[in-house]
Amino acid sequence: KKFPPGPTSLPFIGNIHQLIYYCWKHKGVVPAFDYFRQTYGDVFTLWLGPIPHVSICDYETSQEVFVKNGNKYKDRFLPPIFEHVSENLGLVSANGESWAEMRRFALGAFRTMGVGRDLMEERILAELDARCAKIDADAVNGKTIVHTTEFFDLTVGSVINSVLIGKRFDSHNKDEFLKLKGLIDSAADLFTIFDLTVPIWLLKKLCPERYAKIVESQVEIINFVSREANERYEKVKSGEFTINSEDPQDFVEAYLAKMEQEKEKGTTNLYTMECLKHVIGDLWLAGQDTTATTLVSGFNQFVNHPEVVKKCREELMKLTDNGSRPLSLKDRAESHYLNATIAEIQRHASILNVNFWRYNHEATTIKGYPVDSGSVITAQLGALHVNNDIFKNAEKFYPERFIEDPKLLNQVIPFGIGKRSCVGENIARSEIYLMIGNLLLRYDIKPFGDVTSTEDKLPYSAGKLPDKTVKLEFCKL
Ligand code: HEM
Repeated sequence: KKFPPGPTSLPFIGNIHQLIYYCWKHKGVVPAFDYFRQTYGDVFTLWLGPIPHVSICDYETSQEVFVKNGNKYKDRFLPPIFEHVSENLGLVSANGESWAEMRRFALGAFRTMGVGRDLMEERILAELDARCAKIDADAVNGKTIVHTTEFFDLTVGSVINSVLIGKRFDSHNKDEFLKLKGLIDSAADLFTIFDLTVPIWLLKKLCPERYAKIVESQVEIINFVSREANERYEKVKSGEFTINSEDPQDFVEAYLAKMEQEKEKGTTNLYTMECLKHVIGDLWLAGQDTTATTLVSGFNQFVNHPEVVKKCREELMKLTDNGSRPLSLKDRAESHYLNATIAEIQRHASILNVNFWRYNHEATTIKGYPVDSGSVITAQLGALHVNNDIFKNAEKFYPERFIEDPKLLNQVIPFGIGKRSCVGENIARSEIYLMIGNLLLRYDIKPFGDVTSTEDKLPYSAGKLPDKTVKLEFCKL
């Protein structure tokens, strides 16, 4: 079998032992991948047991493979348990026609609902105003102690919920959000690497209770997130709710309109309530924690880098006439330093230590190396973002790197690249820009208690975790 270079592998276990050793030696998955990159080049192979796993750690090759030849790498390689629960429905854990149709639909629905434009901006700013009103109401001598994870979890959760089902979370229904967040967190705690790799028949046979618990927790989350969609569907059927297909107010309305159209045309049977449940579940799960985590990481960086906050604020004050109006998405073209700061936040936050895998169905060549079919392949985003050949002194938090070389901005790809890149990129970019910019215009941010760490708290896992215990002092400007 022909693959790009990598460490010599052993029968059955492949390179798993070296992966564990270098993770231990370099104190994390991303530094271990970075070590393999430095030793074997930007494209290298690790055998995970019988599966050859090709990692790409530079932007040019990722672009060549996943964008120019994107059609070859559309299929996601999924852990068996995900495939089993999703039944190939939804966005994250689906492949083929159903995935392609739902992805096209989701992107179109977001566009119709004004994502990236004024309508989305209004939604985000209204949410931020409501949250800031609470901060201001709680202030003592102009200062409020804010637990940033709770703040951003709820703010982002509220925006995504309002986009999907038209309902934000406030003091009346905050418990619903907490219940959902609790379900998601405890489901995530349940998973081990064993559950993610073992075939379903074996999991059922060896640990039937564990299997039942995992499936139950996933189904409970999807049912909880989608229960309002079902209620709406019932109201449509009973005539209590009329769908506005020209100007849908939320994702569910857009979907139900599409369902009706498809039914009338008799063209596809892909638009079902079961599929909607999975699509909403995926959008919720993929959209809430990712964005909130990025914002928490950003504010952890801010309290360690007051000089960056100062420069951002100077730029924001100029752009908004001394803060006399909120920062708008229209300001993006002029807010060079804030844009650079956000790129640096996302490069450091780079929320996936190990990116999702794609199937390589046919033999091909990548960066001059032959690659046989049957491998899994990925743009290894975490390792790409710490690649010192691209980002000099990569460990340093230094937004100026993007001012000195604006082309570097293109090389930060926290949302992935190609046909399976993030569906919510525009929503997330709008949220991050408006929330960071407008909070810096409204408040001076100071540390409260211990010095805030910017380290990854789970360096050996697939996802990054910033210090989520941080409390900060928000002082009204
Ligand atoms: C800062 C925030 C976010 C980050 C860093 C992020 C990152 C990512 C990444 C790296 C992927 C996988 C790309 C790949 O397989 O190569 C992904 C996929 C996905 N994201 Fe996001 N995401 C964010 C926010 C969101 C939001 C707000 C939504 C929904 C509204 C969302 C929905 C999705 C979905 C549905 C997929 C699967 C797409 C597919 O398989 O076709 N994400 N995201």
